[in-house]
Amino acid sequence: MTAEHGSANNSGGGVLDEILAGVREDVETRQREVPLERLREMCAEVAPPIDAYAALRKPGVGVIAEVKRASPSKGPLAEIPDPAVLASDYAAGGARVISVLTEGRWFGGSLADLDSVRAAVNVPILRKDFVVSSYQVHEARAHGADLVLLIVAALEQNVLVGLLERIESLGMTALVEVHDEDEADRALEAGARVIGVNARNLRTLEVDRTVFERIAPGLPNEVVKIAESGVRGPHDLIRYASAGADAVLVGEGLVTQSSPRDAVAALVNAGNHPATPRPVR
Ligand SMILES: O=C(O)c1ccccc1NCC(=O)[C@H](O)[C@H](O)COP(=O)(O)O
Repeated sequence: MTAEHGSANNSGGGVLDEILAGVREDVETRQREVPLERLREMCAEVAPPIDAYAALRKPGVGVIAEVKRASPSKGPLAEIPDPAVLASDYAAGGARVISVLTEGRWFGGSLADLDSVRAAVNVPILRKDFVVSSYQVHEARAHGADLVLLIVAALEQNVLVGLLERIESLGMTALVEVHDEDEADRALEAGARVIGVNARNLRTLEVDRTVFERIAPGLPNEVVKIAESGVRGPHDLIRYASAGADAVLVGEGLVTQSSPRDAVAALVNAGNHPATPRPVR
């Protein structure tokens, strides 16, 4: 990794900027409906967060299974009438973490999905959204999340640092997403302990699985390394494992299967197979 980069960040246009504009509007609306003080009360009422860092450091390559109804790149993916049923299937199949997309305009998700999944499973839950304010971090905890996604490309460095600290101060774990070396440097400087390398370029939506192979070897051993996007079966998990992945995050490759439970189980088996490379510690 190089240490040189600008501290400020610009999301670079394209779909990401469109998504972020909608997210900001929606956050303003929710803030008027549910004040931060109410969220703080709700945070005190939910069960304490599960240690997701420890869960992701367990032996074998873990599977983070995503509740994903739709996406900017593919449009509608799956109906998912009851996210609790899908999440229970994922947990029964051995998913180590369940990711819930809560963004509504492009992904068809909601905080109600997070509530349903939290009520259904005991594994750690990731709030997967475009988090730009500490209000959303409190929302995540108030609705039972254990991890919160922070996308480096969407955040100025000082905001990234502040959000990461807020996530940890609430006892949750930040999954800090990067797509190139400069962003990986920023994630490390911000203090990320869990870094996701997204094969999907959020500006062009192009998926390039070699991005993980390029970036992961430069990350310290103690950092949990997650390969995000483009996993369509065990062969992709094994390829990411060879490049040092502790876990893979899978959406489309699960929600489009006739049995998401069997599809997760196949990935989990590959992740635990003795021939699958282990992350270096
Ligand atoms: O999925 C998209 O098209 C997308 C577009 C713009 C921003 C984010 C997007 N997806 C979020 C994700 O990172 C994925 O949901 C996640 O990594 C799973 O990817 P996949 O297994 O390829 O569905």
